[in-house]
Amino acid sequence: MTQDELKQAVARAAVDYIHPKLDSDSIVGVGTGSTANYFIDYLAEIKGSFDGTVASSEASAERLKSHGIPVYDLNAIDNMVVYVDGADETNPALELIKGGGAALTREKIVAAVADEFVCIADGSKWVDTLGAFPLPVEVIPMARSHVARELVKLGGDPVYREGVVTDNGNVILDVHNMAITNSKQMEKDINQIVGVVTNGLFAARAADVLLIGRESGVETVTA
Ligand SMILES: O=C[C@H](O)[C@H](O)[C@H](O)COP(=O)(O)O
Repeated sequence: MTQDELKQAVARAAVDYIHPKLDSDSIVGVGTGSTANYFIDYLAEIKGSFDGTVASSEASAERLKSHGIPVYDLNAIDNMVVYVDGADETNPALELIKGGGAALTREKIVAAVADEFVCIADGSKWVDTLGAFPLPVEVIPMARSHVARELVKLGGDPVYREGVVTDNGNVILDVHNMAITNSKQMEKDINQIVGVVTNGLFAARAADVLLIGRESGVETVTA
């Protein structure tokens, strides 16, 4: 199977997984990226089974709307049964690196609100130790150089993602060669740097369930 077919398989499995949990009042949180895009397309097939969605990016909101799926402002809803999103890396504790598509901050906010976080990923995203994928950090533009210097002090090699502006109007630094030995502590330490909006480590709020696509089929992993 191609990587794309594995993404489609986990996206389909996510719709099957959440469908029994939904009723006419349910709000579904929807992530961002190529795997989440497949999820949106399959979610459209059951759009009568829930109330609407909250999207973690403008791009996902547009795709949801193109299918006629309602998209709500997060401030207009008071509960969310589930959030479904992809990842750039996942470890066996279901801690993630996210933000390859620059949507990390809104993703982290929506994940924080959801009762359950379902991560969908093809098998290439599975690692024993996080950090081979450069860690994205969203930064207020005027603080870019300061944050980069502080990230070097923490042991990383930050690289400015040229030409990318997030949905929040900020920039991204991708931190290479960061040894992520204590993910929860590192998530906090990076977020303490003045000028950082958030970083792409999802350790404090890891996924609850991982649907991972392998040649042998979709495997369900819980932490
Ligand atoms: O900012 C983007 C998100 O964190 C994505 O969930 C992540 O980059 C995975 O994307 P994809 O499903 O395209 O591999």
